[in-house]
Amino acid sequence: MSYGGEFGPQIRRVKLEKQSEFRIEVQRTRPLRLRLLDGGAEIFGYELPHEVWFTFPPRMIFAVFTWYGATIETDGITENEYTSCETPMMSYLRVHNSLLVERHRSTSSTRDSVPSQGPRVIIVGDTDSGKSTLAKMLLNWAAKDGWKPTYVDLNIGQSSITIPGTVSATPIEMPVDPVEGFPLDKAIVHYFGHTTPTTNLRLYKSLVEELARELKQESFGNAESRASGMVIDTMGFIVRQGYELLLHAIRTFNATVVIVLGQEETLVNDLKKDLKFKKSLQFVNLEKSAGVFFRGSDFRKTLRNSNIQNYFYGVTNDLTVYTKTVKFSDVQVYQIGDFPETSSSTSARRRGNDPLKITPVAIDEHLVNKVLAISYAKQPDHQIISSIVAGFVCIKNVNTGEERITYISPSAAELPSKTLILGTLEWRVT
Ligand SMILES: Nc1ncnc2c1ncn2[C@@H]1O[C@H](COP(=O)(O)OP(=O)(O)OP(=O)(O)O)[C@@H](O)[C@H]1O
Repeated sequence: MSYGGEFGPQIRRVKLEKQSEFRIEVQRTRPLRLRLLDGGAEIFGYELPHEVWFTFPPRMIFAVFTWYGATIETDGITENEYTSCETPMMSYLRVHNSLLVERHRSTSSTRDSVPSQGPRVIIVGDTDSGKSTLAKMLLNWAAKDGWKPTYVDLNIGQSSITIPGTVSATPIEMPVDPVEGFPLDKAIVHYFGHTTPTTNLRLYKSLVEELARELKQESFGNAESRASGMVIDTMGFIVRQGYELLLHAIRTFNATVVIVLGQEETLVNDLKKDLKFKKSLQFVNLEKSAGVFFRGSDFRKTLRNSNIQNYFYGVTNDLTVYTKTVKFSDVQVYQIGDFPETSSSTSARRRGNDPLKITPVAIDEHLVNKVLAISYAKQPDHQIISSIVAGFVCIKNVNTGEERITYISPSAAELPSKTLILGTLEWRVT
């Protein structure tokens, strides 16, 4: 483990009263170890096993919650920590229980031997209202009860499944490890390529529609996943175009429950008004936890960078990253729509204003540090938007003289496809 040697003899015991939580911000540069000694405790719905050390990487912010009391041990110095007995966990658990009822109902109400669909929950609210955290809890609790719900991540700014700028989904077959995060092996990932939807609203909506279509198709053949339903995480952009995108997501996924986090009266009223014809749609307004950490724009940028770093190097720095070289002729780079960074490239002049127009991009130095997605599209011109991506590479060097591109990849294998997608997402090794 690459964190070896960074721990001191700073082992402390923390006793937690029932229904309280220990909120921790890990130091900016050093990890923290933690384990459960006695009682029962969970991290965002993931039940901690006894006496097993977990190593939380720098900057991670989380809470250890106990329903009936627990003793935990920490090893390391935290940036910030405190215990609180005031949590909205009971109200969150009530929502979970009502979702369980719906899941059971959907398995018993079979039509032509096909179970009806389980609850499709969408969580909306301001930035830092705890949406992703609540999604994790609902998914972990469901998985613990034997269900296999699908997690849908529409938050391109602070993505949870994979790197920022993606619209993705993954089945949750077991509670999600609080350090490693969501598994990627079964994820369906589309690359938007930007961290704000306004860069290309049409494309963002198209990718959301694609994802919804794919999940619908998959769920036909999978009764378990169909009955378990889905939990959809959204962006904290809840006004103007952000609000329109929420309506779009609710309609596209045909959500059955909208959870509004925080005291968002205007948002609730507006959604109820605009969705009044969806008679079966339930609204649940939940309190935001005081433990949710406020993340300013600089911190968000840092988190985005470490999210990309985690993709290449692993959350605990345990992956090998491969530096590889290909000839210009071995790849074809495309972009979807237009965006400022590439407007000087030769291909940009031919593009016009169609936000879904797919254009080949000239390979030159402007690609250095760009994160490109590897698309499975067989015919890029037609399929790039509807195709999922295999993964990502980051361009490190473009040698125009020798016509060679050097990139890093988490895989030693050759690129699974020649088709790469460019957005505005960049990453520099820090
Ligand atoms: N009860 C808690 N105690 C400590 N930290 C918490 C708690 N709840 C959430 N957090 C932390 O607060 C941060 C923000 O929470 P979260 O990501 O769930 O918010 P969000 O509404 O999804 O954010 P955004 O939409 O802005 O991306 C995260 O780092 C999360 O781990």
